[in-house]
Amino acid sequence: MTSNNQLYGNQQNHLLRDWGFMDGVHSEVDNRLLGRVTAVHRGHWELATAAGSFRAVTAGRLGHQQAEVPVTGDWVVWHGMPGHDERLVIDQVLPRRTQITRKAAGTASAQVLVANVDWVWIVTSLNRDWNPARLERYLAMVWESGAKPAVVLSKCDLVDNRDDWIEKTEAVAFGAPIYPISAINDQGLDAAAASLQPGETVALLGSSGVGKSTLTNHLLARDRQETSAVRDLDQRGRHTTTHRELFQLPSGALLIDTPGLRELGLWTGEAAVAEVFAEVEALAGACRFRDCRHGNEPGCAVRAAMETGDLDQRRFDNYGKLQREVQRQEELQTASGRQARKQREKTLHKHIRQVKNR
Ligand SMILES: Nc1nc2c(ncn2[C@@H]2O[C@H](COP(=O)(O)OP(=O)(O)OP(=O)(O)O)[C@@H](O)[C@H]2O)c(=O)[nH]1
Ligand SMILES: [Zn+2]
Repeated sequence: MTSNNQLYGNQQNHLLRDWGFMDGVHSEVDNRLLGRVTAVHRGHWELATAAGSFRAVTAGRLGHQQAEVPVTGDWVVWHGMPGHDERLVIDQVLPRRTQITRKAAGTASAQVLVANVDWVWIVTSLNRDWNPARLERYLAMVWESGAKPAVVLSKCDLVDNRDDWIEKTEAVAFGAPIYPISAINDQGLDAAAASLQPGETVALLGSSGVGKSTLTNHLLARDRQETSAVRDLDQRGRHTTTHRELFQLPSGALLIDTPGLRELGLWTGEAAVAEVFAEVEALAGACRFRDCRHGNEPGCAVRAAMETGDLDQRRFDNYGKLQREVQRQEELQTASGRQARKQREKTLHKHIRQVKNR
């Protein structure tokens, strides 16, 4: 016999599944008290629950700890009376499967942009926005998040040599799927959309103006996110996406549009940087000395590859740059890290003294 409670539970599971809920993942929490953050506004959150979508605020103590502030895509536990209370109250943010973190602009703290996404589509338009170093930076950020990266080459209608751009992108982002698209010619949109499974969440990341909201509109097949051609223009006459919002796509996948990012400081992720530059890592493994700095050491495979042109000098330089950046961040974040830095500086100074005394 099926009890009313069970029926109720099944129906709720179904509604939450439309927002990406996966059975077994949050089984310890009563589904009736579970919700997903679909948008973050100043001072309140938009929450999708099994009873519908409602505004919510956070319980007082939540707001004080940066790490616990709900972001778009978060699964949360809430209380309140949907439809009766003006706002529900978010009590707890559930552990995140994935989270995209950057070093917050102008500060020394981390900012979580979105949570629980399966894919990140790094959107770059052809051809002015395309920048290999920036792509590498995005890729490191995504690998570090736990989500999988793909590259969307937007505005393909603006170039005639589309295949050249794909090839150039492949050389920087190997391993990541590449989707060339044009919203104007309606090219590549179906292929990109078809790559997502129902229940999967994708977040769009990229600079302002690359066409994220336009892509969102096309995938939604309705004008939810306004684009610059339409209205909601800022003083400079441009549209700006001002918050991160989670949408249900007709296919059953979920999509988060985000505002253009200007600053893209890495927070953590030495392993992620290594992942992005796998070929440099592999070469470094073939150097004669294990601790080769790829400077003047004999038997340096990295330098040899640059001399033959097999390895791009630009790529090697950016690899070093990103590696130093995350090392610095990770060291700053731990007390033992501070000691490690001191130790390295000491060794460096010793080295300098030795060189001087030669
Ligand atoms: N030629 C061409 N233009 C496009 C295409 N997609 C978008 N655009 C134009 O690019 C401009 C910016 O598009 P948006 O979708 O607002 O860009 P966005 O990435 O959402 O920008 P932010 O919200 O500021 O982050 C608009 O004028 C669009 O009409 C495309 O496929 N081809
Ligand atoms: Zn070397």
